[in-house]
Amino acid sequence: MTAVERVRRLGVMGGTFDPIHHGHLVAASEVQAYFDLDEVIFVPTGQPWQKLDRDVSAAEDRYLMTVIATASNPRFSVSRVDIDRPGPTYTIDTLRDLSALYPDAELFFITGADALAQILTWRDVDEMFKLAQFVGCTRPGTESLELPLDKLPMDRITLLEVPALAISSTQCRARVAKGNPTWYLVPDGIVQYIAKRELYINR
Ligand SMILES: Nc1ncnc2c1ncn2[C@@H]1O[C@H](COP(=O)(O)OP(=O)(O)OP(=O)(O)O)[C@@H](O)[C@H]1O
Ligand SMILES: O=C(O)c1ccc[n+]([C@@H]2O[C@H](COP(=O)([O-])O)[C@@H](O)[C@H]2O)c1
Repeated sequence: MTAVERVRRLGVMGGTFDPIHHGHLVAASEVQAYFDLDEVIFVPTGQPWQKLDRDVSAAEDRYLMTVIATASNPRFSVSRVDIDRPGPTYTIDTLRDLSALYPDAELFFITGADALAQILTWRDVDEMFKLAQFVGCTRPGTESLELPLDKLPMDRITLLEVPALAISSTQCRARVAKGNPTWYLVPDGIVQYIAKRELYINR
């Protein structure tokens, strides 16, 4: 490595992305700019074990929507590591896989504040914080969320205020089911993909 080269910095944006929406994309873009990340890798979940009570769309549909939504941004890419791994999806496995693929990179795992507030329920939390820094983005409705600050390694966590977009995948699915538009909540290609694949009609 020459003197001017620096360690590659990779953002990792995990999510069920059912569907991906502009809240996800703005959060990833803000974290990319704030930490000057070389790339943000979107990682759609395979089987999100904390959402097993829900009817989650097929992984390939969620993967393709993530590809469509991120294709125009040269700093965004999509990984299949979680959807190709059998069994429930744990972030510790995501981070182990990406660390093996990019051994010299510094990883920044991007979450919404709601997900961060639940992080102590995730598998192997201590090792997770060794493999990546965590970035918790504000999200409308999460202002009063209390993080278990005394139990979290705050030197490995950054809380970042991002432009507030009150969008959720739940709301997008409900709008499609009711026949309401999702234009401008999700990228145009996602509106079209949902219609083409007839997703969320009975949700
Ligand atoms: N509007 C938003 N602003 C900031 N972060 C968000 C927003 N929506 C989702 N996130 C974050 O993106 C990650 C992936 O979210 P996920 O795919 O579960 O979307 P969601 O909108 O929360 O879905 P659902 O409504 O189905 O639970 C999570 O860390 C979540 O906190
Ligand atoms: O590792 C865990 O135990 C764990 C538990 C819940 C959520 N996660 C991860 O958090 C990210 C957002 O999840 P979700 O379900 O809100 O879309 C996604 O990458 C999940 O794999 C991870």
